[in-house]
Amino acid sequence: MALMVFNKQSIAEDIPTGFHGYERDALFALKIGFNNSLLNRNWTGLMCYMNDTPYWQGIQCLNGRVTGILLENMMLNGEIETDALYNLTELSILSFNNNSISGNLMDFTKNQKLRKLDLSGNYFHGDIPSSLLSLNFLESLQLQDNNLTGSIPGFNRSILEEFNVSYNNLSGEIPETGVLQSFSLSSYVGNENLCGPPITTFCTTRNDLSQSNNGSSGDKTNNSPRLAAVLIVVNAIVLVVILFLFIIYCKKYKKLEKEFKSKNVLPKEEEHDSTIRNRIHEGEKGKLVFMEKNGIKFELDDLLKASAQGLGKGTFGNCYKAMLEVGPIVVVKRLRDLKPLSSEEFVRHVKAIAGQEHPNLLPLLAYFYSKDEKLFFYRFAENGNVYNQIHGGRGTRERVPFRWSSRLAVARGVARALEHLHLNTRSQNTAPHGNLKSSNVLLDENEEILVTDFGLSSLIALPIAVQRMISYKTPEYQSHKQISKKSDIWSYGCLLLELLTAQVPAQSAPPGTDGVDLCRWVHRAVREEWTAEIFDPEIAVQKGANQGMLRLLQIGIKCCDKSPEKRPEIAEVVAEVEVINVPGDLEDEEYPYSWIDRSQTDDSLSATPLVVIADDQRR
Ligand SMILES: Nc1ncnc2c1ncn2[C@@H]1O[C@H](COP(=O)(O)OP(=O)(O)OP(=O)(O)O)[C@@H](O)[C@H]1O
Repeated sequence: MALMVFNKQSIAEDIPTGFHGYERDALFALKIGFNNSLLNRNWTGLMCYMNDTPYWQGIQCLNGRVTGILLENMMLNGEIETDALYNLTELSILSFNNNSISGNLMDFTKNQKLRKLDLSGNYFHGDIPSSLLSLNFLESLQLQDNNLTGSIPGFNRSILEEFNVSYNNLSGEIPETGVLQSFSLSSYVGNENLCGPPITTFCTTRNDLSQSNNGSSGDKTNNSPRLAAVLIVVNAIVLVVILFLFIIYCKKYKKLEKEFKSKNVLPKEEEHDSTIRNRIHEGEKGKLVFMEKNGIKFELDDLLKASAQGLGKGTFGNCYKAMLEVGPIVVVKRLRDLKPLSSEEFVRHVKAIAGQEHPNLLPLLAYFYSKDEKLFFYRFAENGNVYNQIHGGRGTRERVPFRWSSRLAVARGVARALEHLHLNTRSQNTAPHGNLKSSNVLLDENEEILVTDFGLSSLIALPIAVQRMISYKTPEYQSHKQISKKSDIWSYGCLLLELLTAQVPAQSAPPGTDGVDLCRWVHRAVREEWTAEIFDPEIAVQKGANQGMLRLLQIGIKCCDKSPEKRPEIAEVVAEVEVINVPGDLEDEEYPYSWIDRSQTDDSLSATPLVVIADDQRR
């Protein structure tokens, strides 16, 4: 096969057999489109060679061919050409989950081996391509949280086990194929104009049609002149209504156009332009309120002009990093799916959140309130979140080990922050944080621990909170719909287990990622006495850390006890975490290897941890 691009600097003089240059060209084209600093640095040299472990971030290979592309949570921007995947004919897994990619979806005609496709949490628009219908092996299709339009194609292969198109702008009737009907409501919610089972919105046109057809066939002989007259009158009324609506629409459109012009707001099609102005709905004049104590101020207009970079779609809305021309970098969090609160109620809740002040809580700098848009503003945490520190770049040369001392600092900082929240929340029937997970624990430029997103459950509509927030995933909520401070303790326990094992807990796994029931897994490990095997090799090799790791594990296990009454109070947790020491010489101990490919060592473990570990034990 033809070798189209050949980088002489990075590849040996003779072209290795099994090297497919046209596949590398396809990845290079993606790299150029994304212009992402990590990929620019990392996607060089040989990508897949025979069965060697690939060095390219997020690329999986088999027999020298590209079989997987997993680029998740990387803030990737830009559009992808529709024919971008034509040359990747061995591709079996593709995930761009949780980035900011826009444009139409790709053509998958040539990717006949595709089994898992996850493009959720982006800004893709246009139709769901019919090329997906030709994929005989497609098991999982995740397209939720995009801006897709048009109807759902008639997927009918029973091999399709996972399917999600929720939170798009899809319309029309859900095709009545067995497989599409077998998915639950949650696969389709958030598409206003979608209708028919399994969702509860009726497809009125279809029903009406069938009713009128039934009527006309039943009375055909006796009532046809009367029916014809009725139909003429109905048609006339419908026409008048349509005309009336059209006039209203034209008037409204003119008004909006005028508003847009007067405010110099770009029209919606320009959404790819990355300024805050184009990322938010500036429909109506709103109120920008600063929290005085933080001493940071900027004008709304400066903020709207600031360039915006998507940080990701979270439970409550999108997050953007806004670079103001003058002043600090701020993070703008768009809130969506809120409770129907009056402006006074909203402000009261926001003040309660802003009133929580602690060195380990990320302070709310300001908020914006208008009818259509509610925004929160925070300081940008330079060193990102703990989720990325634990899991980011595993299996690549870019991976910077997340050392024991840093993990212990996270455990301490979060415990202190939770203690503050718990002491300052009177109600017994709420979880003061409510959504504690590693992506909500941030590290600033000095590696200080900052917990964010606390208290938002007071603003979010209950059905959404139940679906997405961690405090609703506890055993007691699943069985008795019970929420309390102990819900936070359970989440904290899961966070500790994630820090120790580097496994993603199922309840906080980003969409499209498989998580593990960590509490159950760790309990079993202890019961069956293979505890030592569960620690992340990255810290397990830091020998002086073992005692501290075991103590933290015990605290984690107590915190995620099934029964909330048996979990400790936060003050007890703080006291226990505080006494764990980091031996002085630990930091200087030589790290035996610079990167560990966990996907090679225990990938299967994360998929079915109980079985794999139990099997290991038997050997
Ligand atoms: N102030 C901040 N500084 C740096 N990164 C941030 C900041 N706030 C949020 N992020 C990061 O931006 C991304 C999106 O955040 P967001 O809070 O919207 O979603 P999330 O944390 O993944 O989920 P959730 O909405 O459930 O909290 C996450 O990776 C988060 O860690």
